[in-house]
Amino acid sequence: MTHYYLLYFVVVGVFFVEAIAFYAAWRLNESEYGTRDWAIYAAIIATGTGIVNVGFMLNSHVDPFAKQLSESLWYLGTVANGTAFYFLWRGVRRFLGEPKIPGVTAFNTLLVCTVGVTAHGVFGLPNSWLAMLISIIIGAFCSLIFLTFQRSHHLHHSLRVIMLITFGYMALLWGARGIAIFLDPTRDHHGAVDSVVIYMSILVSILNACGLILLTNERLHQRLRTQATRDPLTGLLNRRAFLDISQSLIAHANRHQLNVGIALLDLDHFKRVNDEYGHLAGDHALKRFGELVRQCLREEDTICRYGGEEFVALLPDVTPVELRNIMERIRREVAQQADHELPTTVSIGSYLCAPDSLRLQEMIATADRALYSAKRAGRNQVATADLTDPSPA
Ligand SMILES: Nc1nc2c(ncn2[C@@H]2O[C@H](COP(=O)(O)OP(=O)(O)OP(=O)(O)O)[C@@H](O)[C@H]2O)c(=O)[nH]1
Repeated sequence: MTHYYLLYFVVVGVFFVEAIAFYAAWRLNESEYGTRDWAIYAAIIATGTGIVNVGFMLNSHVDPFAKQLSESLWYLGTVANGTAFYFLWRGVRRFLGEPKIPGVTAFNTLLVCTVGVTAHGVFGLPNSWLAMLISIIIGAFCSLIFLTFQRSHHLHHSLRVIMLITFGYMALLWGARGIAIFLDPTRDHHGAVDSVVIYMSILVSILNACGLILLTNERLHQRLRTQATRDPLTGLLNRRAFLDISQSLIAHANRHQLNVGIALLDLDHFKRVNDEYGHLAGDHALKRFGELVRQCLREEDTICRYGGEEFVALLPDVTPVELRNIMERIRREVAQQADHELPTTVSIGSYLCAPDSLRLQEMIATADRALYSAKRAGRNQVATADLTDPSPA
């Protein structure tokens, strides 16, 4: 029996380490991705299992008070462990960004607690029955989490496999434990089956913790990548990412002898927009403009917020007419929205560059001169520097 207590304390230790790891992951992340719920889950399981174990230890005492206390601790720890799975489930849903269903999750928690209370308290059922019911409920929870991960195809393949193995395994393990207790004529829930379940649970918990920590790590990397390459206001590429992407795009165009169009787009009198409508409305207009440009460009084109109210677009393999039409369309669409979400117009300087003469900084400088002409000519227009005239101003 002694090894049994030891096993339980190993479980307690594993879950405490897991709780600390998730707590640290949560503190590192202001937006939590479910890690706070996972930390609560692991902490409750560690505490619940510790309480259950103390209950077991007191059970061998002959003193009736110790026996009664043992029963109560056992019951308390078991219900705590059942409830912990609600937090695990909530963490998974948050991580996957799925809508919360408070009705269903509240019902699940209620179910775990109610089964525990009624089984033990009202009907005076023996602990073996409570162990059986809780095992089946935990098995069902794990099946639910297994199915949730199975449906989420956007996860990295190897991480998804870890989560599927973990929760599929847990579902089988706990389900099998419930059935084993049910089928055992002596209803011995401390027998060999239970030892196997605990051993396996320790292994699976470690795998589970690794999987969840890897998942959090993946999300953090994703966020860092986004922060490093995107403009936070418009979600478009930032200047640095644009310069990186453009270099390889231009090298590709040179190799395949393709023209590349470039356009600088600058919102007109944007200072006035801020002064008249406020900075927030100005921000909103920049966002709206970014969306509108994205919609007008082709899939293969690249657009970035170059700075302030200035944007730059790169259009590989485009003809002079196409470049002109796309830019005219953007100008027209902005002008049509002038009284609504975009209380301004846009001036555009574009330039179509032939292969072999492609140098990004020169292209930007030429488009910038074209933009200057558009501003000087009264704004709300597209000025084009063509192949033969790289210096229109
Ligand atoms: N709301 C908001 N305003 C910004 C942002 N970045 C730059 N601006 C504003 O954009 C304005 C740019 O003003 P200017 O460079 O004088 O140009 P303009 O008023 O657009 O005039 P023209 O370009 O000559 O038509 C400044 O008032 C900046 O404060 C931003 O992120 N949000």
